[in-house]
Amino acid sequence: GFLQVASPVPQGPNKWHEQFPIAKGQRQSPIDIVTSNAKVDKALSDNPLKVSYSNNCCQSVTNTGASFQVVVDGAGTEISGGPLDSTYKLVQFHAHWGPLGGDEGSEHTVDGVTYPAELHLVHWNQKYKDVGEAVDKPDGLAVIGVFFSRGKEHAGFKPISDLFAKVPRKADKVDISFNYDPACLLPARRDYWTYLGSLTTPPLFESVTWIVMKDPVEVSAEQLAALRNLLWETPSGEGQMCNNYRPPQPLQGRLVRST
Ligand SMILES: NS(=O)(=O)c1ccc2c(c1)[C@H]1CCC[C@H]1[C@@H](c1ccccc1Cl)N2
Ligand SMILES: [Zn+2]
Repeated sequence: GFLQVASPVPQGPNKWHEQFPIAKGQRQSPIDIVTSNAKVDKALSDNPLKVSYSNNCCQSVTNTGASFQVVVDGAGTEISGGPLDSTYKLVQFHAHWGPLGGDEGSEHTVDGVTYPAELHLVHWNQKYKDVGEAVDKPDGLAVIGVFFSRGKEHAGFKPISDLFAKVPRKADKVDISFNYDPACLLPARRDYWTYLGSLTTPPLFESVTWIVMKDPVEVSAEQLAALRNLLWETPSGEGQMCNNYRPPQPLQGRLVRST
């Protein structure tokens, strides 16, 4: 057969299906949220999404080679209600973004509109023994997506965005020595869209209940630029980490519900 050349640089999203056939699955993420097709579901407001994070849960910031990742000690950081049938615990948060100064970079889009970045707060279902067991189960994960728009500085994001310069390379890690409550990254208005989807990077497991907040939070141009203090491998060597987002995938007839 053909010589299989091991590609040193990960293949882009349009090649993932070669190694991960589920990339062409029935509940892939992200999606374009067509607001006029979203169905208001009273049940979501009757049982409001409950977010209770503790303010000393964040342990460290790591450069994963694909994003920054704030690792969280899940103790006491739980969400429940809304579309969720059980309690889910926060395990980490990270983001996806575009090129410097551009307006693309979010993974979900709203009526075709992109945002410069999108934050993902990842939670796992407490019915499983750990995130490793939950990661490939249909109800295993719940990810809250928060759009970042360019505007005034986000005081709550600053302690995190200031750390990116300390973790320029893959596997670099810095401890978070201060108290930090990730709930400060959520918009004031808690309205959201929700649908059943997947991880947006390989292994693309179809295990995520997505909760995408309707309102973006504003961060400054400097805070968006700080994301590029993170470096990664490119075909021409080490470069600024950017465009680490998957484009929207086919809805495959799924229903998007709305508060
Ligand atoms: N952009 S996202 O939020 O949809 C997303 C995409 C990929 C992965 C994650 C989150 C996290 C969340 C749980 C598993 C973990 C990771 C993974 C998967 C399998 C095995 C180990 C690990 Cl670390 N992969
Ligand atoms: Zn993500």
